[in-house]
Amino acid sequence: MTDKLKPLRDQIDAIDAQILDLLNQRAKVAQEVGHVKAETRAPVFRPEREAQVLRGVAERNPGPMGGREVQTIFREIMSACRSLEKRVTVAYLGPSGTFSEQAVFQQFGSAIETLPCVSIDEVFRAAEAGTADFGVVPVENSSEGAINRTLDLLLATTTVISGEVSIAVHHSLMTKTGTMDGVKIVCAHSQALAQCQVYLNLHYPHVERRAVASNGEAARLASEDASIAAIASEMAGEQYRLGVVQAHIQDDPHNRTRFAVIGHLHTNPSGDDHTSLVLAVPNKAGAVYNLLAPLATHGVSMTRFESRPARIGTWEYYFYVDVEGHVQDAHVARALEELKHNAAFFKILGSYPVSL
Ligand SMILES: C=C(O[C@@H]1C=C(C(=O)O)C=C[C@H]1O)C(=O)O
Repeated sequence: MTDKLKPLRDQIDAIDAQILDLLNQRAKVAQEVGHVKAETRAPVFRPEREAQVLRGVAERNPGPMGGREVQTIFREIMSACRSLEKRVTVAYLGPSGTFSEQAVFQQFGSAIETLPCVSIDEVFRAAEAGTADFGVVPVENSSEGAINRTLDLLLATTTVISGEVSIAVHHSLMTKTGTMDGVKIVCAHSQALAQCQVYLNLHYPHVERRAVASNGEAARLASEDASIAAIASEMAGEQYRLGVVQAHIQDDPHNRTRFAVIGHLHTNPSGDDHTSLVLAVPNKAGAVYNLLAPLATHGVSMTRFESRPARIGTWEYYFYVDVEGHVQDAHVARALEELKHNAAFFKILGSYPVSL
């Protein structure tokens, strides 16, 4: 046994030495990139370039390593290289252990500084004021729809969207003891309670449901009180040493949440991008149809259409529209120029690489 393993492990050691050498060669080049950027005051984090690197390695990957795994490794390599230029600070809806934190690491890797915030408002404030270089905020969930507070703040603040992240959201029911004995209250963020309502109605119809600021906060509360159960990610459960009563209790097994990376960075085209807009039209027949006509004329596909009341006391709405392509793509630019003329309100929230 050992005789057979020895030469294989020797091979791995030799390969690791080469990998280590190559990683440091890459890091030195990244440092040089950092110096060039510092001279020109160019931004350190370049989401379009990172998206291209990740798409490239997955495309070229000969296997047997899986494409996703290769991307995860390169995400961390780039994060480590980027941190030699500058460690970016990213604000998110904390505490740690939330899905927002998972989204942060999926976008930036782990060589960053994190700034957990108590509310979505605070994430926007940190990103707007520059306390953080970027913020990560939830935009929509595949079962529950839009996160309204985020939509309102995207409209109201000067931040732009520089990237998007989509993550699978699996909720677990967890307690201090790992059982539901003596549990009187189930705590979670209101979105998580909504995403697990069929399960809760079926199994725990008489247990009180209490909405708290985040699932991470629910996990913290459960860790201090055996009469409280939390719905949260298993990551949060591990952090607060909770026992799993039941894993994957979300009603939709394919439940996903999409997050926006916000800040002041206008991302360049990556070759596969989305553009987010907010629009409004005068309240008259055919106005929405006319508003969107230029998209069809110029062959721009719409990937999302969401409305929010304008909250000015009349039946008027803001429309949140995502389209395929980048504002610098000629056909998108032409479509948006025409669309702007039909709109009573027009704001480009940003163009950014499509999430992996
Ligand atoms: C090295 C660069 O800086 C950062 C690090 C990258 C990398 O390690 O590949 C890519 C983009 C930037 O976020 C660069 O801009 O090329």
